[in-house]
Amino acid sequence: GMRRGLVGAQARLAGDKKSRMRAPCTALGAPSLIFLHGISTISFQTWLSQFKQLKDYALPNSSWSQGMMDLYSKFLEMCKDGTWKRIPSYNRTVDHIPGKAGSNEKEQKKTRLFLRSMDAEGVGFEYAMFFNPSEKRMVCLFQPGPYLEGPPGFAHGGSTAAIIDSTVGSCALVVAGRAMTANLSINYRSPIPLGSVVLVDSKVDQVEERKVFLSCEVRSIDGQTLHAEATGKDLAAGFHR
Ligand SMILES: CCCCCCCC/C=C\CCCCCCCC(=O)SCCNC(=O)CCNC(=O)[C@H](O)C(C)(C)COP(=O)(O)OP(=O)(O)OC[C@H]1O[C@@H](n2cnc3c(N)ncnc32)[C@H](O)[C@@H]1OP(=O)(O)O
Repeated sequence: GMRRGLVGAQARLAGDKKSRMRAPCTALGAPSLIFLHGISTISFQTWLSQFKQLKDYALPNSSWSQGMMDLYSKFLEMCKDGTWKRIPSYNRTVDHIPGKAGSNEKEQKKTRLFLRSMDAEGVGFEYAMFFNPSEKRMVCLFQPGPYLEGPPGFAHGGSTAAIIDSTVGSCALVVAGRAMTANLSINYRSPIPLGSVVLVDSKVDQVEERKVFLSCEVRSIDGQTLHAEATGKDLAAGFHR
């Protein structure tokens, strides 16, 4: 576990300051490998605080309904043979970008991924994404909380747009490496009850040089209700960093 790993890291730090350090894999599911070069130039405290920030929010919490838990377990099961991959979710956007994870830049510390802006569990966006590489498909299990209200009892259209944008955007990101949403068109077909669980199902339809064309459907778990459908275009390498 984390405790034992940290003790080990501390011992290694004391013994051989120049050696590369392998970060422990926590129960929270932080990335299993973080290599820190020149460890002697940063304090152990700094390293520890960076590491602790990488909490994975795409893991079950007490606000998840039975329906959300069942669907999550089903996808986890489908991850076992490698068909699907679970996508971890952190509260800062940069932590999703390989090579930037755990960066401690001051201005970055003040920002948060929009969907992770609410601290209390269950009131905002509860979601977990899974990616299917062979189908170039990103699925998001989404449970909208009470603070996402639009019409009484139902999710705000902007919150639906946000979860669609993030799912489609993540799909394009994983497939193209870098991506920025250029265009997103949504048809709202049926209101999404707050507290219900829906499946946001997106896939890459076509790639033309820098342009990534995607489509997306938001459906109830039983598939019977189509809540929204969308098409979008992401531009690869339009992500200026
Ligand atoms: C690596 C692995 C990582 C794995 C991690 C997975 C987990 C990740 C989890 C969490 C991450 C967070 C995920 C959240 C995602 C959120 C997404 C967003 O919210 S994005 C913010 C909103 N979008 C903007 O703010 C864009 C603003 N617009 C722009 O910056 C530019 O317009 C941009 C970059 C989109 C395009 O600008 P140009 O200069 O690069 O390209 P030009 O020359 O204008 O156009 C190139 C071609 O594209 C067409 N095009 C451009 N814009 C278009 C549009 N809006 N609609 C249709 N076509 C368009 C043009 O007609 C042109 O086509 P012709 O080459 O002539 O055929």
